[in-house]
Amino acid sequence: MKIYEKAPAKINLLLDVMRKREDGFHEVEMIMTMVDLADRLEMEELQSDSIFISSQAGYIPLDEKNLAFQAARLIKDRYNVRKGVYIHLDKNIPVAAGLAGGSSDAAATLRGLNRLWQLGISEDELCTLGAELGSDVPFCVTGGTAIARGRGEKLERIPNPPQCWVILAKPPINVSTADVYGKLRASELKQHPSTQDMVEAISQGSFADVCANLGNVLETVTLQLHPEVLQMKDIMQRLGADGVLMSGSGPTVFGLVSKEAKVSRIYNGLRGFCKEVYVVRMLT
Ligand SMILES: C[C@](O)(CO)[C@H](O)COP(=O)(O)OP(=O)(O)OC[C@H]1O[C@@H](n2ccc(N)nc2=O)[C@H](O)[C@@H]1O
Ligand SMILES: Nc1ncnc2c1ncn2[C@@H]1O[C@H](COP(=O)(O)OP(=O)(O)OP(=O)(O)O)[C@@H](O)[C@H]1O
Repeated sequence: MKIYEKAPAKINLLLDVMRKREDGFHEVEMIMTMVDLADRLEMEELQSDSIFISSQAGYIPLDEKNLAFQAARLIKDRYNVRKGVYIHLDKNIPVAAGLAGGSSDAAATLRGLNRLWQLGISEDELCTLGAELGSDVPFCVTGGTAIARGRGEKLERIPNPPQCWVILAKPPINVSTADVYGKLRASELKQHPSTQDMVEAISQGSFADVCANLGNVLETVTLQLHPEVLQMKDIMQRLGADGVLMSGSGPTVFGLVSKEAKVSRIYNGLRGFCKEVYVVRMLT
């Protein structure tokens, strides 16, 4: 039997960091939403007690380092499943981009195996399992739009933002999330984005106020480390995007655009500077 799952990419409309915790992670407050750029997973049960991963993308690990592998092993161990699984990953989300591609694959694997093996695991329990795999995985399990607190595992669902075009531009660099958090001095941050104002803007359906309240404190680190990201933000702004921000720890920069007529001009302008440019929509 085959099971199919989509693994959408996420963007952070707001990312604030309060402090470094004793466990080495950071206390965060983020607003995340999904876009319609997704990996596609195909899962097939194996009679043997093994996990096999394949992908057309040559640049991700296919062994126990793969987050989909880790998700399969976790659910098998925790629910005593002796059967095995073959997972094919059709990768569309750029890797180490700030779009939670690996995290979303892990979340899709948890959802898919719950269905394949009819385990009857609740969404809350899937999120709890996901938190053992990574801080973005719980949000990727539920999708939608949410405020994420704690390490990123405490979720509060909120309405979706007003529909718009999202242009993603990934400069040709890989950014390590651990490296960016490691260089952040949360106590020295001079500015914090306002979660309350962003939630208000989303609840009111005000596209202009959503753009005005975009903010990501990890930019203070990544833009210093990788000037290409700052340059990509400048280009996106100069080409006329209504709102521009770096997603996650970067390097992907996203632009929010309300009018379709502007989209192709911005896309074509960005293509002159960047190979990996995607025009997508918010997932509602
Ligand atoms: C940057 C974001 O992607 C924004 O959505 C997330 O905050 C990070 O999510 P993630 O990549 O799933 O993070 P994890 O894989 O759990 O952690 C990677 C590394 O990032 C750092 N990390 C992550 C989350 C967090 N709240 N504080 C941290 O300091 C830790 O050094 C950790 O070892
Ligand atoms: N299924 C997977 N897809 C992509 N990367 C994976 C996968 N499994 C493991 N990885 C590894 O995880 C790292 C990046 O994962 P991912 O693509 O989620 O980063 P990201 O998009 O920056 O995530 P975040 O938004 O959380 O920073 C890379 O080192 C990659 O080799």
